[in-house]
Amino acid sequence: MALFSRVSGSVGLITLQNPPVNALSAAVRQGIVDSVKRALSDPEVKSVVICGENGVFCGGADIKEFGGNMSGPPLIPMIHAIEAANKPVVAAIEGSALGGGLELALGCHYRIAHSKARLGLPEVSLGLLPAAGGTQRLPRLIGVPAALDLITTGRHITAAEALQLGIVDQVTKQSTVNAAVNFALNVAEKPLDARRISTFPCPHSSDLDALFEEAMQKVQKSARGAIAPVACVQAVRAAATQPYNQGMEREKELMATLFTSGQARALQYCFFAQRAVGKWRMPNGACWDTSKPRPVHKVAVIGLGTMGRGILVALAQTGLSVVAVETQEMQLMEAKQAVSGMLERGAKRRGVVPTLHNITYSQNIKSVAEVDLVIEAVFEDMALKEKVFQQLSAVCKPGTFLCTNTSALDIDHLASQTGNPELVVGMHFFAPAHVMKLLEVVYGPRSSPQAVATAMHLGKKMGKIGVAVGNCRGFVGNRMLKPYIEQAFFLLEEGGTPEKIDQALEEFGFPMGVFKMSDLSGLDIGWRVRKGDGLAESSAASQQSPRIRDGRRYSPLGDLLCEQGRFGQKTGHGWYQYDKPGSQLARSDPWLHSFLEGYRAQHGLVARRIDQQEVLERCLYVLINEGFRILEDGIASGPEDIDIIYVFGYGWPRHRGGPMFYAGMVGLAKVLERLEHYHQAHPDVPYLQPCSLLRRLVASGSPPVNTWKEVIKKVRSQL
Ligand SMILES: CCCCCCCCCCCCC/C=C/C(=O)SCCNC(=O)CCNC(=O)[C@H](O)C(C)(C)COP(=O)(O)OP(=O)(O)OC[C@H]1O[C@@H](n2cnc3c(N)ncnc32)[C@H](O)[C@@H]1OP(=O)(O)O
Repeated sequence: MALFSRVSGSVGLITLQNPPVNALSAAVRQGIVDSVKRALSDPEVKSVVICGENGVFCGGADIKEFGGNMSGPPLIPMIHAIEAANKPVVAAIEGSALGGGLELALGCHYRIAHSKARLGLPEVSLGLLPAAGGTQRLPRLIGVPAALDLITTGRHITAAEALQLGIVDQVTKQSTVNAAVNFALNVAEKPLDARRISTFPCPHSSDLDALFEEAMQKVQKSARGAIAPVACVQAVRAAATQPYNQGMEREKELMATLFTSGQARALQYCFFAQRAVGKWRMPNGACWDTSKPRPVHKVAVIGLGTMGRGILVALAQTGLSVVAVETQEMQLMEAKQAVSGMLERGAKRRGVVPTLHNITYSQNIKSVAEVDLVIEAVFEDMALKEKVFQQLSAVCKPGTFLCTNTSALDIDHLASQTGNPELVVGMHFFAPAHVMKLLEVVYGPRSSPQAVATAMHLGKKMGKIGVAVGNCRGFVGNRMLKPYIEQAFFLLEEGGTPEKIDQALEEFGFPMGVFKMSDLSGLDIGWRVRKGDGLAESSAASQQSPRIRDGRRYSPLGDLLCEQGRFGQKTGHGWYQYDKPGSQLARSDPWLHSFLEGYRAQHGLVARRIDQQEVLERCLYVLINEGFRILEDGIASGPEDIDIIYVFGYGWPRHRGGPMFYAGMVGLAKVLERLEHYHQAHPDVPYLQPCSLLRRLVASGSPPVNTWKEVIKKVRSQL
């Protein structure tokens, strides 16, 4: 709702009240409409201030309403009525003015912002556009290029930038409402014609066609296949080329297409899923609101390879005091230099002072004795990690949390190396660790809820999206990746090429196909794991058929490439060729194609044409199938956890909502039917065998993804 009061004698104060972000729900819109009417009809009121309760102006339209029947007064006429008012209306912006919240403010005649406020039109990230006049008013106020930038990226800007762009009229460090009320008193009798943004001409640049062409290319490149950024460009173009009313018609038309699209549903699902994963729950019932994190003041990072350096940078940027331990002198010197450079560049970008002084470097593990939490980031080798954990257990003060940055190793086994296994959790960062948002927080059977809460809390402080998951080989992300990569290898054997398979995945929306990704991360990583598992023995040494392991189909293609020293980008050759080692531009490699032909001939395989649909179905449905197994096993507590892991850690296109949401969009029955089909064709590939949870969900009518948790609970209780 919205509360009306009269302050300072003649100012009508309208306060939006809808905690926590004063979203424009039907009740709030009704409250604003009623309050504006009251203010305009009250002769004592000479000017009006609109503000939000609890230090937040407005987080925009109520996203929860989008899925249901939209009732209450519509936003557009409400904003028009404010703009048309014959008394000045001032927006007092504290906290956030986002989406519909900023559009409401743009309908006001003046805008005063607190210096810490954030403003933006983030609708594009929800698969929408600012359809309450935002695409028409903002370009008229700040010009086409700046408006295009804000509307197509959805980025939040500071009050200082908003002032510089001309979005706000004044920035204050004091009480924003007091400043706005004083401002409203001053402008009470002033003419308003020049303050109604919808009447402004749109500032024209010299070559509009080139400007929009460039903007269109940019959004098509950065958001492969996403429709909202394209619609945003089209709507701003209407502002630049048409009168306001026609532009509003175009905005409405484009919004109608977006509003009911699958992409908007997927992106809005992601918005809520991202928040849901913060409300973690362990199988024993311990959860985020009953388990409080322990304060962490001092942290240590052990091992300053690539991952350790990234983790160190992310930690130092939080302002925490960090002890960085690297036993190899040379590596320590290099790391020191690299980390300082990363911190300096990051600070320059953000316009802050680099936090170099927070870090103490050491070659001695004993220097972690006084820290509250350790993140071990040594080489991915169990024997080495065991040793480090034994040492940590001996040198750390009692109660220190011991975290391991591992992408697959057994957390419980490492915990067993310590005197206090309840203090041990996994913190699986993604490379580069100071950039990538995802953090898998992995609890073993003995990890305490407090250890999980502390790791999740620290992750949040580091700017990460933490997802708490159970302990199993590869946890959630890498466990699902294994069958996906395996299918890609099989497709190569059957007639595919890295180029065609990657193209199908990239057109689906991944920034990189599976083979380009493998070249980037290094083929030797998987090779080492397969060797450790006894899979990648060279065929000469092995007694088994090169294409079968333990009765299951196996493709040795990756191993054969590694045997040739083809490790990907770093060696200049992998699934593609590169100009030189370390270069990034992948080019098709004739050697690889003749190698594949020779391999097929050697194993009596006849290449067939594999279409895009088969690539997607086999690679993605097998990954989804493993996702269902993960849910069934209780490794992830709900589909949201898996989807957020894939969107933020593995490049799954956000506008497709994550693998589990996508399965729901495709139709669970269809996914099941295709898995059955492929499993029949490849009975020696267990990953293709549909998981029983998927069967049960289909049998119970394929309920929507947000209700799966209930079905899963029942399935688990029956198992
Ligand atoms: C048939 C065709 C018809 C077509 C016609 C359609 C007509 C429709 C016309 C309508 C035109 C609409 C145009 C405007 C659209 C919009 O405004 S869309 C919304 C845009 N706003 C946003 O994207 C902002 C989203 N929120 C945030 O970014 C952050 O929440 C925040 C405001 C910056 C605050 O961050 P923080 O303090 O970290 O809190 P959070 O944890 O993120 O959020 C707290 C809780 O609040 C919930 N929430 C936040 N924003 C909204 C919202 N806009 N609506 C609903 N709920 C919101 C969030 O989910 C959290 O909830 P809990 O997890 O339950 O606590």
